[in-house]
Amino acid sequence: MNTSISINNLNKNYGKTAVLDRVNLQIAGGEIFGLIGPSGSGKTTLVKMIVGIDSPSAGTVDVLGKRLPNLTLLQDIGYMAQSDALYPELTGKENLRFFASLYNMKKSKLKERIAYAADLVQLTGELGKKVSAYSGGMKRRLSLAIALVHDPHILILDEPTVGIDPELRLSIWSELMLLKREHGKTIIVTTHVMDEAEKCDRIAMVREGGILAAGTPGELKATYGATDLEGVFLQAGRDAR
Ligand SMILES: Nc1ncnc2c1ncn2[C@@H]1O[C@H](COP(=O)(O)OP(=O)(O)OP(=O)(O)O)[C@@H](O)[C@H]1O
Repeated sequence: MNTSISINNLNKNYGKTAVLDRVNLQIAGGEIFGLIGPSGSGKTTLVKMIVGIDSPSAGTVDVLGKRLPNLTLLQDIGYMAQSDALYPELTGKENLRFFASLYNMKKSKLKERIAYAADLVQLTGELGKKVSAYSGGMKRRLSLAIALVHDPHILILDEPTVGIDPELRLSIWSELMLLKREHGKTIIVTTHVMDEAEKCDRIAMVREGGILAAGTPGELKATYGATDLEGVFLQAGRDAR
């Protein structure tokens, strides 16, 4: 496996509480990897460790062969957090331009990337509006555009389609597939939506800070004798008790 992300014996404690406990995970370059698990199981915490915005209590994270923390990796990672970090008094375009300007990009490339990212999330016609006038779904879409505006190798998306209507959700997923297929991007997605998990090449089930099971959707269904991922999820939870 051409490993893009390697997580070894990762622990994270907040005070005396262990939020992640001995997590081991290898994510290949060019795969869509899903993290699924109940609310509070540790998905966001894990994702923050991979982005490098929070540090482990123990264990290591290597991204593209570099041990975290490593500032040079910022250019290689696009991160969409669960809550939108946008400037409400700026327009959508000004937000995109601001975040894009944090990266090393020529002016012509920057313009092209902003147009591409806005089109991808179907916000081109709304870019002149202030973000304070955006709906919740529009803010999510702008956050997604910002995550990929600098053309990173790795996209880390924390519940990217929450608040987005089914049609646009489908079109975002087909674009994620295309980014993987034609541009070799590695994409990590957290989701509660089983039909999104089904679209991932591999998934890991996170529960109480640990990885309960990992594999392709097909492998997991076979292991747990389930016909769908909902069944896998329920069975894996019961087995863990
Ligand atoms: N900064 C923090 N300080 C203390 N506890 C925290 C902190 N961040 C997260 N936690 C705790 O860590 C646990 C895991 O939270 P996390 O946000 O990673 O879960 P999650 O699986 O992403 O949940 P959801 O699906 O609801 O987003 C929770 O019990 C949460 O309360």
